[in-house]
Amino acid sequence: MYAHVESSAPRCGEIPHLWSKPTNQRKLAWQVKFLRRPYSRDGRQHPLSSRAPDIRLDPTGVEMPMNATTSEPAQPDAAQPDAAQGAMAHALQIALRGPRTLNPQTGAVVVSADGRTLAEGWHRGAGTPHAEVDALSKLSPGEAEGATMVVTLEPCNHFGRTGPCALALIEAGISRVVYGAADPGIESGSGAERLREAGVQVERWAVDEAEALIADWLLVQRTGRPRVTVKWAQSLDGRTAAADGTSQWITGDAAREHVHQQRAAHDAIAVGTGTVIADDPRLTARIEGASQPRPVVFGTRSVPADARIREHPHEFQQVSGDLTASLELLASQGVQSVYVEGGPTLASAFLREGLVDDIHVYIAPTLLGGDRLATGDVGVTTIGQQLRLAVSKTQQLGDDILLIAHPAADAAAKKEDA
Ligand SMILES: NC(=O)C1=CN([C@@H]2O[C@H](COP(=O)(O)OP(=O)(O)OC[C@H]3O[C@@H](n4cnc5c(N)ncnc54)[C@H](OP(=O)(O)O)[C@@H]3O)[C@@H](O)[C@H]2O)C=CC1
Ligand SMILES: Nc1c(N[C@@H]2O[C@H](COP(=O)(O)O)[C@@H](O)[C@H]2O)[nH]c(=O)[nH]c1=O
Repeated sequence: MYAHVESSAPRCGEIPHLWSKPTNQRKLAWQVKFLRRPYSRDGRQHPLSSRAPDIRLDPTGVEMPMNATTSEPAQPDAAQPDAAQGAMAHALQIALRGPRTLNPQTGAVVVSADGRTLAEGWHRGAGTPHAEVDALSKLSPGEAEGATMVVTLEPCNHFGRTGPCALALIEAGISRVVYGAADPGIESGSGAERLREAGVQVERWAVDEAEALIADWLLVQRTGRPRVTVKWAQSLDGRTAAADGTSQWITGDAAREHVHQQRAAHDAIAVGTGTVIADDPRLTARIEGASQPRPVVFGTRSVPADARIREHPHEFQQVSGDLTASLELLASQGVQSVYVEGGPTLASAFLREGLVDDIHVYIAPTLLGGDRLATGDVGVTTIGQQLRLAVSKTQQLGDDILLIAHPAADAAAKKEDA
C-alpha cells in the first residue's frame, strides 16, 4: 500500500460487525495480480500484486444507499454472498490494462441480480469510452436492467470527450452502483449524487487499492504536476561522485537492481545535462518486460550526438527554464510520475523549489571525501530553514541501505505560511 494514501475512514478491522463474519473474511481474501507495473515506489512488488484489497465501508453516511432508512453503513448479507466484492477485486485488476496517461485507470464489472458476471470493461485512455460504458457496450439492450455496476472510480457526471457515465448507467437500468475511489473533479464528480437522485442504490466502498491505483493521477488533479521522486546514490560521507566527477559505481548490484524497479514504476525518468555529459546514462529499466519510463533531460546544453540516451526505446524530451512549468508540461502530456536521477544541481533545484514528494537515497558503506556533495543549494542558509524530512522506510540492499523520506508535513506548512 502506498504510504501516501491516507483516509480518515476506519480500516476494515474496525468494522467488527462486518469482519466477524467468516464468510465475509473469506470473500475479501482475494489475490489481485498486477498486470502492468509490478513494482511499487517503495520497491516491493506492487500492492495489487501481492495482497488482498482492503474493503471498508465509508462511515461518513454520504454514500449511503438512497433507500437506506438507518444511518448504518450498508452491509453485505452473510447469507447471500455479495458478488460485488469479487467483482471489485476483478475491476481493480482489469483497470491496469488501461494506459497511465491523462485519465485515471479504471475498471468496471457488471453483476446480475443473482451474482453472475455479465460484462467487464476498462478505460483505454482519453477520448475512449469510460470503463462503465465499455462494459455496458458488451451487453444487449435490456440486459443490464436490475444489475449492479461495480467500478473502481465514481462514475463521472460530465460531458467531456464522452457523455456522463452516470446517465449511461441510469439509461441502462442499472439498479445498484458500488464504487471505490471518489472522483475529485469539479466537473466530473458528483456522479454518485446524480445516480442517487435517479433512484439508483449507490454505495461507496473505501477500497485502499482503488485509491492507490490512481494516487498519482489524484496528485496531478490536486497540484497540476506529476509526482516527483528524487533519487541519488551516495557514499557514507554524503558524496555522489569522486573528486574527478566519476561515480559509477557507488552502490552495489542489489541497490541498482532496486533502482531499475523504480524506473519501471515511474512514467518518466529525468536527469540534467550535467549528468548526460558526465555519465552518458542509458536511463532504461533493465528488467525483462518492464514498462520503460520516458527519458527527460533538463537543461539548455545540447545532448551529444552519440549519447546513449538516444538509444532509449522512447525518444528523449529536453526541457529547460522554470521547473514547475516543465512539470506541468509533462503532466499535460499524461506523465503522472517522474523519477529524478540527476546530479546534485538538478536534485537541489527540485528540493529548493518544494517540488519533491519522495526522496530515495541509496547509501553505500564507502568514503569518497572531496566536495562532490549529494546536494548543493537547497535554499537553507540557517538552521531554522532546514528541510525536515519524515522517513517512511529503510531497507538493506546487499551492503547498501535505502532510505525513503518525504518532506515533513510541518515543513510543507511552514513553506506555505512564508
Ligand atoms: N551518485 C548519483 O546518484 C549521481 C551522480 N551524478 C554525478 O553528478 C555529476 C553531475 O552533476 P550535475 O552537473 O549537478 O548534474 P545534473 O544532472 O544536476 O545537471 C545539471 C544541469 O541541469 C540543468 N538544469 C535544468 N534545470 C535546472 C534548474 N532549475 N536548476 C539547475 N540546473 C538545471 C542545467 O543544465 P544547463 O546548464 O544545460 O542549462 C544544469 O547545468 C557527475 O559527476 C555525475 O557522475 C549524477 C547523477 C546521479
Ligand atoms: N552512480 C550511481 C548511480 N548513478 C545514476 O545512474 C545513472 C546511470 O544509469 P544507466 O546508464 O542507465 O545505468 C547515472 O547517470 C546516474 O543518474 N545510480 C546508482 O543507483 N548507483 C550509483 O552508484
